[in-house]
Amino acid sequence: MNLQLLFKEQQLLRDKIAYDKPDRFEKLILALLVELGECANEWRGFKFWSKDQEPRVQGNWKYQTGIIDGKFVNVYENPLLEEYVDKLHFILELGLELNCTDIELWPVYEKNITNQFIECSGRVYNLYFQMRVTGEVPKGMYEHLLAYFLGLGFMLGFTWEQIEQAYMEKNAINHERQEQGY
Ligand SMILES: O=c1ccn([C@H]2C[C@H](O)[C@@H](COP(=O)(O)OP(=O)(O)OP(=O)(O)O)O2)c(=O)[nH]1
Repeated sequence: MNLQLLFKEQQLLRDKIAYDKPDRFEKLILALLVELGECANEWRGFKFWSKDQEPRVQGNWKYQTGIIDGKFVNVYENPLLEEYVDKLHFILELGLELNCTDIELWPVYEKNITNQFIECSGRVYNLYFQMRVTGEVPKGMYEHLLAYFLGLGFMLGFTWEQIEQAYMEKNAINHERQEQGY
C-alpha cells in the first residue's frame, strides 16, 4: 500500500480546483463528514428498522471487459466503493492541507462496522477540535484517521487494489468535471 502516488494525483486535482480561502480546512472537514454519512448510507448495515440492510455494491451497468469462458464480463457501478473513494479524496486533501504526506499506513479495526464508522467520524472531529484549539494538527492524529479509514475499507470487503483503481476512476471524473465547469 503506497499513498504517495495518490497524494500526487490529489495534488493535481487540488491545483486545478484552486480554492484558497481561509475556511478551506473546515469545509474539507464538513465534506468528509458528509461523505462518511453517504458511505454509511450505501452500507445500510445500521438500519435495524429495515429488512433491506444489504450493502449497495452493485449499481447500474457500466461496461464490458474481455471474454472469460466464452462470456463477456460485465462491470457494474459499486455505489459503496464510490462513496468510500470520495471520502479518500477528502482525506488526502486534508493530508496535503496539513502537510502530512510522509506518513505510516496501517489499518485499525473496531469490533464491527457500525463502530468503525463512528470511530472514523470521531477522528475527523478530533482533527477539527485540535486545529481550533492549537492551530495545528500533529501528524500522528492524521495517521490515526487514516488507520481507521483504511480499516473501514477492508471491513467493507475492499482490497487496496480495488480502492486504488476506484480512486483513479473517480479522480479522472473529478478532473473532467472541473474542465467542464462543474
Ligand atoms: O477540494 C476538493 C473538492 C472535491 N474533491 C472531490 C472529492 C469527491 O470525489 C468529489 C466531490 O464529491 P461528489 O462527487 O459526491 O460531488 P458533490 O458535489 O458532493 O455531488 P453532488 O453535486 O451530487 O451533490 O470531489 C476533491 O478531491 N477535492
